[in-house]
Amino acid sequence: MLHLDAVSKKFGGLPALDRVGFSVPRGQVTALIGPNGAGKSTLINCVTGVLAPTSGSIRFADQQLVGQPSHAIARLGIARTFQNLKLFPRLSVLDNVLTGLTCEAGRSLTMAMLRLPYLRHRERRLKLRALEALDRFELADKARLPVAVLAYGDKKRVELARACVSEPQLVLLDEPVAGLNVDETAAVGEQLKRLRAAGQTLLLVEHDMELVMEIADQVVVLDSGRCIARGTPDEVRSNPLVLEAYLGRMEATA
Ligand SMILES: Nc1ncnc2c1ncn2[C@@H]1O[C@H](COP(=O)(O)OP(=O)(O)OP(=O)(O)O)[C@@H](O)[C@H]1O
Repeated sequence: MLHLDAVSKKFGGLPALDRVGFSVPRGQVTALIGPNGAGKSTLINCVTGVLAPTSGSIRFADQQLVGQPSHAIARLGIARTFQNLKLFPRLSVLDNVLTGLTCEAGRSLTMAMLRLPYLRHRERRLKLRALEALDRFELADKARLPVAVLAYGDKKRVELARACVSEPQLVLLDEPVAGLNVDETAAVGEQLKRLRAAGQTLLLVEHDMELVMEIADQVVVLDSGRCIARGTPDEVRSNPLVLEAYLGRMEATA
């Protein structure tokens, strides 16, 4: 579904990604792991058009993504969540999730303010879809609350609901359980398992190895911008290069 070929990104001459290549198969969970600074966020930003790769190719459903702006890439059916939440704190949970449908709404939300009957009908349909998404992510009872008053774990689930509301073909998750306590991690983990069971294609960046090993079909390991291993969770777990990348980093910071 998503194919990366020799993707490189340099910042001021220093390589953050160095000829990275792998594929994300449809209907599977691909986890992208690696020590801090390995290049995971840079890669997600290259896929979503936030950053332009220095060289290489990123194809999605036969379309070249390199050179396309973020909004065009989103319209192709790629949604994402952010490592540091990007929600609108003063807006309600429902309105935040509705922003995940702006591609489809086009100008209709503005036009709906003019109260044209068929546009009002369309606005109601979009709201219904947002409410359904909130229900799936067990947030329906919080629909009217401003996001600012929610616990951090609930905010993370609002981001998930917003990313999934448009039923995208591919969802990129940037550290969905970072900063969560054990119960919140379990709740988000449960949601991710449900998405997987429903056949949602996911590219998951995550440091929580227990979660990664539990839900990933394929694990891709980056270290210093290079792809050092790829395989099933079991294959990657016992790969000496991966152990060295993680242990080396732990020794260096000890
Ligand atoms: N905008 C930028 N300008 C300069 N260097 C950057 C920029 N963004 C990232 N880098 C550098 O690129 C490298 C990869 O960073 P990146 O944030 O992609 O790693 P990461 O694997 O996501 O790390 P973490 O797990 O800590 O989030 C790092 O050396 C980082 O300092």
